[in-house]
Parts: sequence; structure tokens; C-alpha cells
Amino acid sequence: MTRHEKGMDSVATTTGPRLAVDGARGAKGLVLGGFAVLLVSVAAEFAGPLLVREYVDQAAGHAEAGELFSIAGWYLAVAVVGILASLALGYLAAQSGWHVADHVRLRLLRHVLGGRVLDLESRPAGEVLETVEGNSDIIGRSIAEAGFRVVGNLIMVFGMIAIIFAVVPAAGLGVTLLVVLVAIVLVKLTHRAVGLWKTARARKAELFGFLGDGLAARDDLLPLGESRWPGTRARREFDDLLVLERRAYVGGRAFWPLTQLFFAVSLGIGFAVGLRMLGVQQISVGGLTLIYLYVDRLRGPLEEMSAQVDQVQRMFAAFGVAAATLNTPTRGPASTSAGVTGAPRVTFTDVTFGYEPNALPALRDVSFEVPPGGVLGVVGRTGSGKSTVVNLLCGFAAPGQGRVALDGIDVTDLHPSELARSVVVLSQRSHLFTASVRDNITLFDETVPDDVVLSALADLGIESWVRSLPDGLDTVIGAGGRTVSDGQAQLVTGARALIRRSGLLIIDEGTSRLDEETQRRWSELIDRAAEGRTVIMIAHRLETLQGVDALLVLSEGQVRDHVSGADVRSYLDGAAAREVLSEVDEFVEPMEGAR
Ligand SMILES: Nc1ncnc2c1ncn2[C@@H]1O[C@H](COP(=O)(O)OP(=O)(O)OP(=O)(O)O)[C@@H](O)[C@H]1O
Repeated sequence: MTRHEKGMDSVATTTGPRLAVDGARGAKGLVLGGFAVLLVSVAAEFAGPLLVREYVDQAAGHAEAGELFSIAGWYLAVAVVGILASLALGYLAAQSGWHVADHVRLRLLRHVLGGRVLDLESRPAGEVLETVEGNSDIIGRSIAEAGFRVVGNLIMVFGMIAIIFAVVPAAGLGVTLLVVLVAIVLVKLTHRAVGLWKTARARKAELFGFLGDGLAARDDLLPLGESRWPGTRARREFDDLLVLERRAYVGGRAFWPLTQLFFAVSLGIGFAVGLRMLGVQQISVGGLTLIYLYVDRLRGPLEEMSAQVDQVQRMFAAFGVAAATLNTPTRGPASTSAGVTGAPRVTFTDVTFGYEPNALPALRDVSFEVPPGGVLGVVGRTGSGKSTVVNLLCGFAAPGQGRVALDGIDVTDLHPSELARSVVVLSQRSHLFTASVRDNITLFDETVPDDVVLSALADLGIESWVRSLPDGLDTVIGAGGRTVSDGQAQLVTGARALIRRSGLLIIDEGTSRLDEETQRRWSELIDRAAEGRTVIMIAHRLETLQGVDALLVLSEGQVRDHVSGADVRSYLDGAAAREVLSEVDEFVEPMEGAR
């Protein structure tokens, strides 16, 4: 079985409605409570006109004042119950909305973060954020503001029509025909509007992706005099989005004039038929008042629904987009829970891997082995496949053919949390979070004691600098916090590797030139972090390669040379190295300087 057949991918299939039901199941108590209260609220709405009919008929029949007071008292009590139920419904709807939204949010986050890192990295951060948060937010709001009420309004409309039907069948028939007509138009409108909202949501996600990129690149754009460009382009895109959203909004709201027409015609039918029946004494004055009150009360739910339908359409679109996101393939479950302890043996066996199906593979038939505790330097010119080796080792992708293993266990079979415990990456390009120095080092793991963090900082020679900060380890650094130099940032993120006892250390040396002091500290950090571990080092400097046990030279995705032991020194001094390494810009200067 090839790696591909064995497959990392699994496809969950869900639909918008199923996602909604799953979310509602998690908030079962709230949803059931909401519906129970809704029924009370609807019953109160129905009871009002019935009590009025009773009152009018009793008054016309010269009933005692006590009886009339009693009916009025009931009317008041029903009204109070209706108001209380309505308040409770608002609260339960808000709670249910946020529960369902959280369910969707969590599933989207798990899916997006649990998937292959390379898939996630191929999408702008802003777009991912909009897809997760934008859709969850719409779902939460729509349920809170419209969820129960739409159902309540539907029950009211159908219930009132049924009562009109029972009291004046001809009027009920007329109104029923109208409802069927309105429902057909509404379904068509909703279908169209949901499609338009989905397009608008996709466009919005793209736009946020662009905005995120624009913000991230502001330091680069400013010196180039292009700092206004993201703003100008974003404005154009916002204009386009406005047109799209307006079309969806207007499309959805076309229901409003329809409800007005429906109401006017229903009132006409009710009165025309009711008055005729009153004339032939088939109905009492109270009965006619009841018809009038019910038809009049239809106006409220219908008007509310014309606004709510728009919200419900957005909600359907958001559930649809969320379900489509969840249906994209993601990493399947790991087939072993076995772990790797200590410094592992790393093996690449005939590995071929391509990012794109039809492009030349980034790695072709690559094989090498690093014994436990060994240090392998990987070099090669830009695009030769060095980072791809790291991506496969970190389980970010699975090789198309061949095998990547730690102590004989396929990397893709290791559970992500097990892999995270086995591998640590020390990179000059690590991200600094807007968070305290402590959190930046522990990566928000509160179980790591301060003395472990301080000891790592002491090893790196920056403990006194951290202690001198206004809040010590609690000082917030990164964007929006205290600014630190590139060298300090590198050491703080480097401390992450020191506090973890993972057996495999991957060092990803950036290509940026560092000043002498930072370079010295980086080299010390590497020495310190490498102790007792298997090390794979993507190197760009001759100096970094001094301590390696073996050297892997990649060229266009293939192993060009693989030397070990004493041969490393002679290789680095030899003509072949000169030829290979001179292809790498970063080597030219230091190599010449070193000779
Ligand atoms: N996410 C990706 N999607 C598609 N192609 C990619 C991706 N990452 C890398 N590649 C391609 O794979 C090949 C190997 O890239 P890789 O990043 O492994 O090279 P590298 O040796 O690490 O380069 P550098 O020294 O510039 O970082 C290149 O042709 C590159 O364009």
C-alpha cells in the first residue's frame, strides 16, 4: 500500500441542516425550554381574541358586570403571562444561539487546525478567521434574534388561519390559498437569497484574507512608498462586496411587500365574508370581532417574518459555508498511539513528495538515516527541498511514496500530540505572540514552572534582560506589546526548544544575515538545545555546519551528496563542496572568509 492509499485524508460529510441539528442537540435543554416557552407565548396570543369574543358576546347578551370583570381579569392575566413568556424566550433564544454558534465555532476550529498545516498555511490567516468566526457569529445572532420567533410566527400564522377556517370556512379557504401562494414565492426568494449570501460570504472571507496580508506586510510596503495600496484595493473590494450584499439583502427583503399585500387581501376576505355571515346571522358580533382581531394579529408575525426571513437566509448560508468547510478533506486518525522516547533514529526511505499533483515533485527518491543522537546538516540552494524535508518530519504532509519514520514508526501514524512531544523546531523565523514573555516561551502551558523558564533564559544569557523588563516574565511583548529586537525575539522563541524535552530537534536556520553578537548567541543556543538529541539542521552558514556528523546535499529535490564522519570535513574543504555550496548565496561570503 502506498502512503497515498494509506492516506492521511478523511472526508466528513455534513450538511447545513445536519450541522444545525448537531448544534441544537448540544443545547437540548435550552432549545426544548425555548420551545416550551414559545408554546406558552403563542397560546397567550391565541387566547386574547378568544377572550375578547367571549366578552363582546356576553356584553351583547346583557351578562352580569361580575362576569365581564372576570373575563377582563383573565384577559389581563393572559397578557401578563404572554409578556413574561416573551421575555424568557428572548433569554433562552440568546443562550441557545450562542451554544449552537460555539458548537459550530469549535468544529470549524478543530477541523481547520487539525488539518494538514500546509493546507492551513496556503490560506491567508484573515480568510481562515472570517470563515470560522464570521459564520459562527452570524449563526449565533440569527438564532438569538430570529430562531424561535420565526417558528412562533409560523405557528401563529397557521394557527390563526385554522381558527378563521373553523369560524368562517370561506374566509379561511381564501386566506389558505393566499398562504400557499406566498409560501411558493418565499421558497423561491429564499433559495435565490441564500445563494447570493453564500457568494457574499466567500467574497468577504477573501477580502479579510487580503486585509490580513496587507497588515502583515505594512513594514515592507512603507519603505517602498506603497503603504496606501492595500487600503485603496480594500476599498474597491469593499465596494464590490457592498453591491453583492445589497443584492442579497434586497433579494431577501422582496418578501416584505408580499406580506403587506397578503395582509391587505386577508383583511378584505375576512371582512367581506364575515359581514355577509353577520347579515344572515350565521355569526355573532363577537365572532366577527374575533375574525378582525386574528387577521389584524397576522400583521405582526408577517411583518416580523419579512425581516426574520432575511436573517434566516443568512443563517442558512452560514451553515452551508460551515458545512462545506467541514467537508474538505483533513488528516485522518492516527493508526498508532505508540510514542517515541528519547533521541529517535530518523529514516527517510525512497521518499517522493509533490505539493501539486502535476508539478515536478519537491523531493524525489530521497533516502537517508540519522542515528539516535546524530547531527545531520542539510544544505542546498533555494528551492532544493530542504523545508520540504522538515514539513514531512513534522507530519505537515504525507509522502506520496516512501516512508518517513522515527524509531521505525511512520510519522503519519503518530498522533499529532505524540508527534508534538517528539519533535521540536528551532527556527530563526518563529512567531512571537502578543503575549507575556512567559507565555511566548511556554506557549500558554500554565503547568511549566517559572524556574524552568528562568533557567532556559539563563542558559541563553538573557535572564537579567528579562528581569529588568517592567513586569519581568509577565511583560507583554510582540505586536501591540513591548518592542524587542530581532535577536531578543529569536532567543525568546529559542527558549521554547530548551524547555521541551523532545528527542528530535529540527533547526531551521533563516537566510537573513545576523549581526555578530546575535550570530554568536544563535550558535550557543543551537549547541545548548542540541544536547542529548537527534538533530536535523537546515543550515545556511558554514559556521553552523562545523559540528555536524553527516551532511546531506540536496539539489532539485534529489540527494546530490551524502557524506558522514571524517568525510564531512574533507567534503566541506573540497572542490565538490565549493561547487555545490557556492550555489547558495549565503555560503559564498563566509566560505571565502573561512579559507
Ligand atoms: N506549500 C507549497 N506549495 C507548493 N509548492 C511548494 C510549497 N512549498 C514549497 N514548494 C515548492 O517545492 C520546492 C521545494 O521547496 P522547499 O521550500 O522545500 O525548498 P528549500 O530548499 O527549503 O528552499 P529555501 O532555502 O528557499 O527555503 C520548490 O520548488 C517550491 O516552490
